[in-house]
Amino acid sequence: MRIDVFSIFPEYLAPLKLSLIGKAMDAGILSVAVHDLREFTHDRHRTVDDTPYGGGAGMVMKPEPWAEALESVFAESTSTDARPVLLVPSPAGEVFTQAMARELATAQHLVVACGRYEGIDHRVSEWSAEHADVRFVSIGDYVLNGGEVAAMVMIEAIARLIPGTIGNPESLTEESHEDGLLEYPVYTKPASWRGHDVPEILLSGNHGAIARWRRDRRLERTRAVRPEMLEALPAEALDKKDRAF
Ligand SMILES: N#Cc1ccccc1Cn1ccc2ccc(-c3cc(N)[nH]n3)cc21
Repeated sequence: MRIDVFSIFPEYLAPLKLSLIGKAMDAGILSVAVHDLREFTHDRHRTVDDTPYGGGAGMVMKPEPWAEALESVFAESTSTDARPVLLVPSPAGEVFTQAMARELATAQHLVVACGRYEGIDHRVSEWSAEHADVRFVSIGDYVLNGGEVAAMVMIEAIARLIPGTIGNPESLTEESHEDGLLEYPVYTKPASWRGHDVPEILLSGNHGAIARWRRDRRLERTRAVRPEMLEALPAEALDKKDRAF
């Protein structure tokens, strides 16, 4: 997978080079390029914003720098490849979910447009739709100052699902949101710590009983913290014992 990120603060995306994403890049599983939008301006002040038509507070990002920036990478998605996916972080987008991360992890080329100010001139997304599949994406019901943090969140959630990125693919199967339930509590050594003991069952070696205990904890936690997730599960996903929670 290739990911191109555009921002007026490219250094915001520097942490992507760390940890798993960095390893995936080194292994050639993933390429992430971060581009400075101001490289696509031509005036002395490298202007990327202007006042909004219709009035109102703040500034809006000009369309031309974005179009020149995006077409510099759209063109590299050769005609034989699938169209790139353009992700536009926005408070007005569809909410990013694990299911969306799974879907996007199958894309060949992701382009992320990190806006600032009051957003990007809407015509950029209209123009982009001729060249890419455009998705406005929100990472939650709160307002950020720009798209960079949202881009980091989405790239990490997507990249870790690319085969070969995460060390142990099994650890992906029982994660929160992966199968509709929150994950179970985890413990490690020492078995007794500051008066708090690891649940006995986890020391028993009885793998069947441990699996049941973990399932029960997932149901209990989901019921307590995110009951709507349980309601959304298909009937066949819960067996008789599960319904006790
Ligand atoms: N647009 C806009 C906008 C509109 C109103 C107020 C502030 C902003 C700032 N902003 C500029 C770019 C941009 C990108 C993503 C978010 C964003 C995503 C989530 N989930 N929250 N906020 C905000 C962004």
